[in-house]
Amino acid sequence: MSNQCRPLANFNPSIWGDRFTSTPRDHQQWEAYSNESDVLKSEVRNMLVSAASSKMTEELMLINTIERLGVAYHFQDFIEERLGKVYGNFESDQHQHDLFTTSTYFRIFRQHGYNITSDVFSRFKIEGKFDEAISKDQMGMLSLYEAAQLRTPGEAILDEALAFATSHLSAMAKIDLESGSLSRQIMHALEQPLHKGLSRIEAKHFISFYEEDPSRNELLLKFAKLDFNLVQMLYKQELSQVNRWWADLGFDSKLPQFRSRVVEGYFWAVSILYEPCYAVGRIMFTKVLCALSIADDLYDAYGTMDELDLYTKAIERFDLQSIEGLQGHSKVCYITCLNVLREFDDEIIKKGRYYDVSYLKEVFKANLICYHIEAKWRDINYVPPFEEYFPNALTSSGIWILGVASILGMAHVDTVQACEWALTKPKAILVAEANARILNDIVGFEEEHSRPHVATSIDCYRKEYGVSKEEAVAKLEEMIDNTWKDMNEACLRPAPLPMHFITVFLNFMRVCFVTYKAGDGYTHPEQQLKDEIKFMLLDPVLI
Ligand SMILES: CC(C)=CCC/C(C)=C/CC/C(C)=C/COP(=O)(O)OP(=O)(O)O
Repeated sequence: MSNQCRPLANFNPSIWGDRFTSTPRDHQQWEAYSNESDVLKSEVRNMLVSAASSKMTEELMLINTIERLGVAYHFQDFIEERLGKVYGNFESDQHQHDLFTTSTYFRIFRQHGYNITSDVFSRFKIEGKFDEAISKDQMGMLSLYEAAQLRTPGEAILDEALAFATSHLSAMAKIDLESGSLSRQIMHALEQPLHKGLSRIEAKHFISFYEEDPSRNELLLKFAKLDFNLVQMLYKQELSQVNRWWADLGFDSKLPQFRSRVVEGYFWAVSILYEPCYAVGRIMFTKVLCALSIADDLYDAYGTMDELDLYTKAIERFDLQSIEGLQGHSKVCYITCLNVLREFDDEIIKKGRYYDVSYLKEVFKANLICYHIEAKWRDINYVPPFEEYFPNALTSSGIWILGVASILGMAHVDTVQACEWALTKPKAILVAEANARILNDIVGFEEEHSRPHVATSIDCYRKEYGVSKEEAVAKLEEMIDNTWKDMNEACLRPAPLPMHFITVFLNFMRVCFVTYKAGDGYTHPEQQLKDEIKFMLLDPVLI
């Protein structure tokens, strides 16, 4: 391609119109929900406190329900402390429990980083295989399926458990014509395992299942519903704030060829940092994602090679003077990047912290240098071997920069330690990058081949190993499975830093699963992602 040629893509405009632009808060409803929720919250706390002196099964089942209803973040320290205390007892008690209880305990402890042994499932096996008799226990099978999602490398018993539970649940889903809550739960889980789902979305689904559970606790249910709606009101406010920011920048008219995906970006922000306390973090995360997205489009789908060479030089310096050398769209993109970083810095200063945004600058540069390398490969039609392509494609996945933006946005006291950790690209980050990159390359394959675009993992894998497209995809899908196992391992104690930072990268894998499960949801939200976005951000729970 000549240095003057534009590799134009044809992106659809945003599908949201002004749906999220002005969402005035209904103050009366907010007040009423908040007051009732405060009262219920203290009652739920009392329930947790009294469960601490009851049987361990009762206590863990209550913790499980509270977590699945999406309200555990209110009682996080208490729950952590209790799990730490009861963990030791489970190992000695395990032989008394049925499949449902064993699997639920296993999942809860693993979710909290306890390396509970998968040998707890051995007693459900006969002559080396899972006992067919347990397949009649629908709740047990569902619980086993969800537990096995937390498998780590080398846990053959969990690979087997997952295959066993998946095949029996799929068979149940086919023959069970009843539309009861359990059947719905099974169908949902087959499509969307809990561990790979987004906490807000899965909480809302669980609220609807729990509502039909005859043993439900009405108080807990009401608290969860009120809390979901209150948090959603907060999200709507934040989203209208970032939408206004985007509209004020005038991008839809200044850069009409670029993707306008603020709502999708904010959906990612909630997926990574959902707790209400991270409002500023979510807003800044969305702005960083938008700045990255327009940079991606500049390199991939708009800029000529001459423009990209200049742009990359400017990014390497990241200073005001470099604006002068840029023209047109490059200039708009560059100014946006500088402004977003400056605004992020201002937010950090407002919080009185002593660090700055330089960590983010460093990874932003690294990311854009990788975009530049990809553009150069595309320009000369170079398909690198997989081993050359992949390290560059890991960084260009954007997970590193968005991860550092999340860490800065959380604004914890140990942010500097977390940023230093992130800059070394530890395993949790590499694994999340690999997951995102491979998924994105698989779902984007057809579209990216319809225009000049850098080669994808599939092309590079085929080139290096001389295999068919189908064989390459099968291998890459196996690599995706392995990233889940590796991430599960990275989330086990002892962790190199507080777990909430590592969870950020697990959450990236979850949002990639949801965004890419039916195609490229970021580029084409109209196909399926829009329903998930509406479910999470637009439609409240009926009270
Ligand atoms: C790549 C990836 C896993 C992105 C997820 C993170 C994310 C939503 C980043 C914001 C913008 C972006 C680079 C989207 C992917 O575009 P694209 O589909 O055109 O990706 P590509 O240009 O890197 O192929």
